[in-house]
Amino acid sequence: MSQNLRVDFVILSKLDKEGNLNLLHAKPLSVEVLNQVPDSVLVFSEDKKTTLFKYNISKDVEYARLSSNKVIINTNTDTIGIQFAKEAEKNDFLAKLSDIRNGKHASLFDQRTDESSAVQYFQFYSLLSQQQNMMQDYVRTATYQRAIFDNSVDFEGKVVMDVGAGSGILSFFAAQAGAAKVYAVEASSMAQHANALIKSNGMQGKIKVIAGKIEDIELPEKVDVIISEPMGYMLLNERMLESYLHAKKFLKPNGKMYPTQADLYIAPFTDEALFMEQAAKANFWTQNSFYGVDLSVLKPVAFDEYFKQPVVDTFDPRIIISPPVKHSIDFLTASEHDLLNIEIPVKYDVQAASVVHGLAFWFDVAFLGSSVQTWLSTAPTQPLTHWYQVRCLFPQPFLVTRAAQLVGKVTLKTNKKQSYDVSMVITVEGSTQVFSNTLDLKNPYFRYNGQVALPAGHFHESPTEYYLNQYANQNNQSQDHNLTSQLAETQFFSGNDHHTHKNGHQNHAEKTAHAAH
Ligand SMILES: C[S@@+](CC[C@H](N)C(=O)[O-])C[C@H]1O[C@@H](n2cnc3c(N)ncnc32)[C@H](O)[C@@H]1O
Repeated sequence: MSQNLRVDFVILSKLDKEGNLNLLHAKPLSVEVLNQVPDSVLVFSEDKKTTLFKYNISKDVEYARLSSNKVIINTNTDTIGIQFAKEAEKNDFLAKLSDIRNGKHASLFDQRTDESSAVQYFQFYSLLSQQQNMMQDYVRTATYQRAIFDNSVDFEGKVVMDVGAGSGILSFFAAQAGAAKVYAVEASSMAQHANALIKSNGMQGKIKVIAGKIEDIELPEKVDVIISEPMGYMLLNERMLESYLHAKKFLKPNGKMYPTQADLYIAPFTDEALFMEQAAKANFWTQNSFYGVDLSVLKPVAFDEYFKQPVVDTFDPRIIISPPVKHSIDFLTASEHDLLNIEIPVKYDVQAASVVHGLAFWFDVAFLGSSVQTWLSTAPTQPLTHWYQVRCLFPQPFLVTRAAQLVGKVTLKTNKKQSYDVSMVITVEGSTQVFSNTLDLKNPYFRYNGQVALPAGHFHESPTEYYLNQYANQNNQSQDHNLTSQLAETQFFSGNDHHTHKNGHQNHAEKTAHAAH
């Protein structure tokens, strides 16, 4: 059993004759903790509100580098001792202690992340197979390369930083575009593989790998451009956008960010089949004689559990019943703080009578270069990417008439699992009923099976097409009835100038990192 040993505050530390470091603390340790060796030592500030640092003693945590150390707990004297296997480890620990005395706190990343989440997250990204999955997303990788190459003027002779470099692929693009120097910052042990690639490609003079978290590392100079691919499911999952924004502390004034902006789109959808599928799973718990056991007391819990899961897959755009609301994040001006609790007011004019089953989410990012603006889109009308789209169901679907107005709010609140709690609240104008749900983005349901489900029911007139026709008329645009091309042309779903790569998605494997931890 994992157990944290809480050291309320350190009042003194000293090395004893055997070389143990003793932390003397003010309060006796509780007996239940003392009976076992802890996995970590938490040191709190004197007001006990902040964790100053957490020291890992887990055998499996590679980067804790404490695998062979022994913790000695002495109940009589209320002390714990940590015996270090290596001199370097002892010095590392002492350095951290001295940081505490000098008032330095745990890094921003560590403060906002549960350690178990971080360990799993970086282990995931240390696998070549996962880097490959992203690299093989042709829409993603080719759009990044094009955005960089088409704006080589922003890279030629410049100092660039790649935040979360992974295999280093974006660093190579920057170097290919003429960058003078690229700092490839990577926190997982993929950093060593990136280094091998850089050396074997003769790029060691240009690209320098810096192993560590962007929140913890130092750079020898400021940079002209920051490049990164920090987007997770629903744009925000993984909370890596915060690390991307954090990196701006290394950016020169008027420096460039690639990508420069993100647009999150949110639209109501109808999909009876999806709703029924989730409800049917929960219905397992309605049985009153499952091998003679009545399960039904757990039905409401099961229902809640299934409907808390955002659904990751793709869908026919005709299930969207109203134009999406857009929430933009300008990476040049936004701060990490802006992403902690995002409140998005929503308002929709329903295009045709339908049952609303939930809200669908997708995003675009823009590379606003000096020469060309390039967009990478994950809209349902665009070639599929490994981000798919994400849908959040209401446990209680509701009927709306044509021209009804939906109003409400979507709130995205960070949690320490490198993810978000997604809450949605909607009312139909003129009624008092409130439809709501809160979902756990950390635990999505991967539903994608290689096919695009057609909308259930029979549309005599596509609600979306109806809207588009109106829109096209207004804008004097083509009356092409090909919905997909019309959506793209009218920019109903996305920003501007989309990539034009066709059918580039080669690997639909799940981006499980973002769900798995
Ligand atoms: C989505 S992958 C992108 C990898 C690569 N840039 C690419 O485009 O193929 C994100 C990478 O960022 C790394 N990463 C995430 N948070 C980080 C942080 N705070 N500091 C440094 N690296 C981080 C992950 O380990 C992972 O390799």
